Amino acid sequence: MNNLSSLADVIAVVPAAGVGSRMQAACPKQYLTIGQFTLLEHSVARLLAHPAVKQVIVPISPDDGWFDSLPLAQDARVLRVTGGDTRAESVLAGLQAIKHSEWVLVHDAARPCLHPDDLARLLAVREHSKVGAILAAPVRDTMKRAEPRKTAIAHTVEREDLWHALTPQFFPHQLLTACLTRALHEGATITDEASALEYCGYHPELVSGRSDNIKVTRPEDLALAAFYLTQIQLKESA
Ligand SMILES: Nc1ccn([C@@H]2O[C@H](COP(=O)(O)OP(=O)(O)OP(=O)(O)O)[C@@H](O)[C@H]2O)c(=O)n1
Ligand SMILES: C[C@](O)(CO)[C@H](O)COP(=O)(O)O
Repeated sequence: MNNLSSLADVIAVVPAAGVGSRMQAACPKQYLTIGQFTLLEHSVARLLAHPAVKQVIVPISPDDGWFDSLPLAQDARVLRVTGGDTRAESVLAGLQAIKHSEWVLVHDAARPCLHPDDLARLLAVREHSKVGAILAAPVRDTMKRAEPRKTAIAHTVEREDLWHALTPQFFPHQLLTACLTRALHEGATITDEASALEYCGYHPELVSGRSDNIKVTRPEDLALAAFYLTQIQLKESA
């Protein structure tokens, strides 16, 4: 067990440079609100609530017209950087802004319902791992593969050992930066940080996480996220 790393601070990257096209909203979805706060503010607050998380890097779009009006922009623990054309490029921009951090968390701005117990269990991975881990939820539905470019079933996908990748995802800073840089340079399709490590031959751990840690992606997700977040906050204040 590496006791020193268990005391080391963690820096988080919260990519928030997307346009949220699937949400079909008047603003990028990370600036939609639940209660008094935006999804971005909720997601950042869930991370900063853990004592080990000391700073949050937020990649935002060069055209972003919302971030500067948030109290978040004045928080000394939050650093904004310019994001990229893809989520992976935005994450890499965030990683490159980190000077000294042994471990980094990457968490979607659109996942406001992160439960503190899930975050704590993910962070505990650094006690024994040198590769890192992701929060993930075992698949519960029967999964179908469609015929290419058709809405017809080709076959059922074996769901044993099939997981939904969630965030946060948690890795040694230097390892993630190197893998993401190489994967992007070599044209790999990278939709989460773990896929960059997989591309480079690593096998990050799966830490079972709550299925209410949803990514607000489509219009119907916002009300569900509001319900889930309220349930978590009620339990925290009980
Ligand atoms: N170039 C990009 C694209 C996405 N993201 C961020 O990555 C997270 C997850 O991406 P996704 O849910 O796909 O967000 P969008 O790309 O905004 O959504 P859409 O694909 O519907 O446009 C979001 O917090 C989003 O802001 C980012 O920082 N930079
Ligand atoms: C990172 C992620 O949330 C894990 O499921 C997902 O890959 C993001 O995908 P998106 O298309 O960028 O929302």
